[in-house]
Amino acid sequence: MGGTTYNIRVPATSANIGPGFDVMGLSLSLYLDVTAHTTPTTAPSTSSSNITLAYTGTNSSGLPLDPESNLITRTALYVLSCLGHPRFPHPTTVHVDNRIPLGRGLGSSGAAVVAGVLLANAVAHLGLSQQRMLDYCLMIEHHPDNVAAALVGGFVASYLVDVDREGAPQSEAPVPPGSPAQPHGHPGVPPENIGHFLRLGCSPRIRAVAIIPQFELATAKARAALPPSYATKDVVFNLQRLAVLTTALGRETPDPWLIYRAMEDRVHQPYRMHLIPGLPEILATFNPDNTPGLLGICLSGAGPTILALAIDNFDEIAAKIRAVFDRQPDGGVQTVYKLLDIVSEGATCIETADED
Ligand SMILES: Nc1ncnc2c1ncn2[C@@H]1O[C@H](COP(=O)(O)OP(=O)(O)O)[C@@H](O)[C@H]1O
Ligand SMILES: N[C@@H](CCOP(=O)(O)O)C(=O)O
Repeated sequence: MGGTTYNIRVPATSANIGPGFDVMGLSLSLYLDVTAHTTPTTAPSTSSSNITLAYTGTNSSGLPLDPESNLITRTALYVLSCLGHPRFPHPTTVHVDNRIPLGRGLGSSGAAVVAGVLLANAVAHLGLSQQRMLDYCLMIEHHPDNVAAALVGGFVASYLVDVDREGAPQSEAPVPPGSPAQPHGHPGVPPENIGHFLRLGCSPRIRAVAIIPQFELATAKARAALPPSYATKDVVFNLQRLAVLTTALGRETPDPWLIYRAMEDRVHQPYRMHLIPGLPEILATFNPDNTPGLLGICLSGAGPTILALAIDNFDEIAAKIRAVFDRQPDGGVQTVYKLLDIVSEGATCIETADED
């Protein structure tokens, strides 16, 4: 019998989109690709997890290749062990080609977690539903916005069930990616249906201008900057905008000022300003009147990437934002510009049997 190849592709995501902290996510045309190959053999295994791991792509050199430490394979081993498989099929080779920059607010860790769950599902033929896969993702990446958008694609709203009443993971106590594995390597079998999502409309005219500073900001650090509670007026401010945003992006002809105002936020961006030089000026300066084509502007995920949604003049918008980073003190902040599409397809896994 021959071997099998599994091609897993997971999109980058931009979470929050202004007022939707831990709620909204957009999936983007930048990808994490994981190719796994299994070959049935009777030869004895030489490693505890039966897997060899290799990387190419963005910032890949610093990532752990030990399967118990690497976020993709650690997640896969967690899912496998919950379902009675202590290790990967022997032998499994995994090649990761990652194009999502790490620690930039483009959902690299969410994509890695989703890839790990799909990997386990594929190699052990677990037959998990998308809903069940989301449960596993949420036990590792405790906020649902990135993983829901990466899993299902498009413009996605999501929520976690009530933590205290239903035993779901603590959304306010995320386990930082790369943190030591829990006893026996996993946080326990997830309760069922702990995360729920809805795909929303997004006009095909909208594209994403991503300005990516060349420094990393760990999501855990950016979450630690948030206050423990909020004033009622700030919560109402965000709720009003979020309700409008859910529909405004889906209109065939987007209304720039409606969207621009609906992308304002008082829950996370104000508390993260000091971590991203240039962010206050960027948010205060550009609007649909002085920057034609612009619909709205926000911090992507926990940052430091800036996400501008636009329908025209993409390069000009990018140049204006980059110029603000360029003139920051101490030589400016180096940035990379990517013009991305909002992709409607989420994570995929294609299985191919080797030819004999
Ligand atoms: N493809 C990957 N393979 C292994 N680990 C990854 C991968 N992508 C992300 N990670 C882990 O996630 C960390 C970044 O997560 P995080 O701080 O949440 O930033 P991001 O905004 O990019 O999700 C990396 O430093 C690394 O530990
Ligand atoms: N809602 C989260 C989203 C984090 O996204 P990431 O892409 O920065 O991992 C937050 O804002 O903390």
